[in-house]
Amino acid sequence: MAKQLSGAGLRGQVAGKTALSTVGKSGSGLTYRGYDVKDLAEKCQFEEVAYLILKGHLPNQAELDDYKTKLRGMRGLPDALKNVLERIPKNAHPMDVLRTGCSMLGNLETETSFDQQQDVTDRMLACFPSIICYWYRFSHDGVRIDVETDDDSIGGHFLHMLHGEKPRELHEQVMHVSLILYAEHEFNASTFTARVCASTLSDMHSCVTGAIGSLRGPLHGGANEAAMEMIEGFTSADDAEEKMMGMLERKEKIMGFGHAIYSECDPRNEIIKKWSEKLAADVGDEVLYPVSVRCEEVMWREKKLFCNADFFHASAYNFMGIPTPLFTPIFVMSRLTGWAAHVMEQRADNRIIRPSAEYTGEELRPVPTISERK
Ligand SMILES: CC(=O)SCCNC(=O)CCNC(=O)[C@H](O)C(C)(C)COP(=O)(O)OP(=O)(O)OC[C@H]1O[C@@H](n2cnc3c(N)ncnc32)[C@H](O)[C@@H]1OP(=O)(O)O
Ligand SMILES: O=C([O-])CC(=O)C(=O)O
Repeated sequence: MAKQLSGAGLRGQVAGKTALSTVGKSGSGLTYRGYDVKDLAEKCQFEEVAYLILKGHLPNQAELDDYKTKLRGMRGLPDALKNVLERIPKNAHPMDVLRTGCSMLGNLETETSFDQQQDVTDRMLACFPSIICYWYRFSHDGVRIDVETDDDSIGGHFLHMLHGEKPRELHEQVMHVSLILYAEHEFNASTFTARVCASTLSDMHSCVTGAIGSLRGPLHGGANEAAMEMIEGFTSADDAEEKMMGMLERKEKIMGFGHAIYSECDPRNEIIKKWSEKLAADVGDEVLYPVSVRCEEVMWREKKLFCNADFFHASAYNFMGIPTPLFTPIFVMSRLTGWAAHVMEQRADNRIIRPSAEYTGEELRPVPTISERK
């Protein structure tokens, strides 16, 4: 059954063209440049998918090796950026830190011509994990970490800096899958933000900074953190069921469920759910995974609402020892590819995005002098 796509929130309205992805079309459910996300998550590393999204084709081995070498060489942070990060308080939200970090990078390494769009994007892809971890480890552990590691992948680089040791193969593999699943999703709110900004012919850092702000909210990327906060409050599957029934009765929104476009399932869910189950077995979890499964059952039984990409990401990240406030920044590390590719697509065939509003205010009236006003 197709979802009714009409009403507020521009739902169902075509706001532009894209060749980057299809969401919710019959069949696979989600494709990037024509490839099924399930196949990409099974057969590729994240860097291959980033290359696909940004440069238009899957890289051959030589292209992939060159791309990884390029990204590895761009992980360092300028001192002026480190200084800014060191001034941000420990209790700041890491999404706000990343927003500031991206904006500061735009001051230091400004995109002065659209010819630089691929290079400034690759630079952000390489150094966003450095920005997050440099601030996190400085503000929480008081250490100035070396961000120029020789890790093979972006996910491995992130986990290495966060935990201070090389990640296990299983964890690096899960990061590849997670970053692939989060990479691109057509005209979602944060991508549309980036495209609106791009349509004014603004620079890449401004587009991405705005997109980070849109992704932060709990109705979008912030849902993975909100889902974690909810499930860690449940002591068992039965406890989860009882408390969720109460939340539904009070008509509370349950984060990590539902979707603006998909009607019956989010194809990313079954993939990340399997990895969460594997990680649960790996750490000997007997609470969080069964709790998550029960939440899924209750929501489907009671409301026909299904888990979106965010829900099982919560337990999966938790099993890898990632602190909850860093969940949405990981989403940024990945979605940056989709945002930037959409900015490039917008620039290639641009008209300023400027919709109309239906006016619901006062009729035309005279301005009273100040003494006439009550
Ligand atoms: C990676 C991502 O960004 S995926 C999305 C992440 N966001 C979340 O998980 C937040 C929770 N989910 C939601 O708020 C919504 O489902 C959204 C924002 C994702 C989509 O919003 P919409 O397209 O407006 O939802 P939709 O039209 O399907 O809602 C239908 C009804 O189901 C309800 N509903 C939808 N999702 C939920 C939910 N998670 N919990 C409880 N009720 C819900 C709505 O309140 C609405 O009821 P109403 O008509 O009585 O108001
Ligand atoms: O498409 C959307 O509205 C939200 C989403 O799932 C995403 O951005 O990955």
